[in-house]
Amino acid sequence: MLKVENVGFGYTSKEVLNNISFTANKGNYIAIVGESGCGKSTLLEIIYGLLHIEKGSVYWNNIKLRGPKFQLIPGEPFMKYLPQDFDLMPYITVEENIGKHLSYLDENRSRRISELLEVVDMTEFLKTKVVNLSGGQKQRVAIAKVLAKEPEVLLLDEPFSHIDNFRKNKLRRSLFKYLKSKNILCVVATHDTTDALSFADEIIVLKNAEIVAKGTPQEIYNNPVSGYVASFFNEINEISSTILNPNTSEEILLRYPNQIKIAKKSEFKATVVKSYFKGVCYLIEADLQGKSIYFEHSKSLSENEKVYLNIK
Ligand SMILES: Nc1ncnc2c1ncn2[C@@H]1O[C@H](COP(=O)(O)OP(=O)(O)OP(=O)(O)O)[C@@H](O)[C@H]1O
Repeated sequence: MLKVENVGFGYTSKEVLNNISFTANKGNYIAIVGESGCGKSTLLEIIYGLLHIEKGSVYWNNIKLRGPKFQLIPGEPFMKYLPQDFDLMPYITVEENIGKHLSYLDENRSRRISELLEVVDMTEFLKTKVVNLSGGQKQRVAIAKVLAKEPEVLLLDEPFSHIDNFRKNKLRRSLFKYLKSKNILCVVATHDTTDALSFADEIIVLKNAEIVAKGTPQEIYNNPVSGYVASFFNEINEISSTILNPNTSEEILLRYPNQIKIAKKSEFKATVVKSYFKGVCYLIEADLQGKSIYFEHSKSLSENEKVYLNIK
């Protein structure tokens, strides 16, 4: 089990992470999400042992990890970390980049390289020099590389950021299936909703150096603790409860666009501002009592059209 306990860190006197605690079991996939600059990469680097921490501790199977000051080569040997810049050698082939992490005496060496290239769908590039690959292809090789010497813990920083949408879903399914089959614990820093919602066992949301939400994708999505958390998944409406009932004390209600429907008649008359095509539906932006409100509808609506909304 990985245990991160009360970790605090700052590059300068300003804290980038404060009192971060969570645990994760073997085979789990933890998605770390949050706005840019909230400390996701820093947290991965601390877990891997690249950054020294004065506050808090990281444990693996109840053994405290000692951090970079006590390691000849920073980074725990049973972990692998894939940073955003891939860390590949450009002038050697894909095969050599992955093979560098496998023993030349290993009789399964070639088979292992082929297996990994299949996971990331890069089989045909075995003999290609990395310098001649596109950004997305390099990223796929980098994923294969960190899996070469099978880690117990895999730390991935935006692993699909350069991968095109045509391939991303297939690659994600293939990689996460592979990690589960090998019982590898994976912690992923991501901006991608699908990475977190559809694949993670647990989502951790960071804001202003702290964990502001932690739970299964269903828990976090269905009961977001704030507009910030909900806005990771979708457009979110923050509606004052006094609009629904003027006699209540004000609290902010969070409603996803699919929770607001057009009604035949209601006390909420809105004016359509714009319709955005989303594939399965349209996202409609409308004006309700001087504020923007977003809801989903099966058809496009014209600008200035009046609609009644059911937002209860
Ligand atoms: N080496 C460094 N020295 C000083 N400050 C740093 C350093 N690396 C990161 N920071 C700062 O620490 C904060 C957290 O950075 P970090 O890279 O962990 O954020 P992030 O959530 O991963 O961002 P992104 O989503 O944009 O990758 C940012 O304010 C960043 O400017």
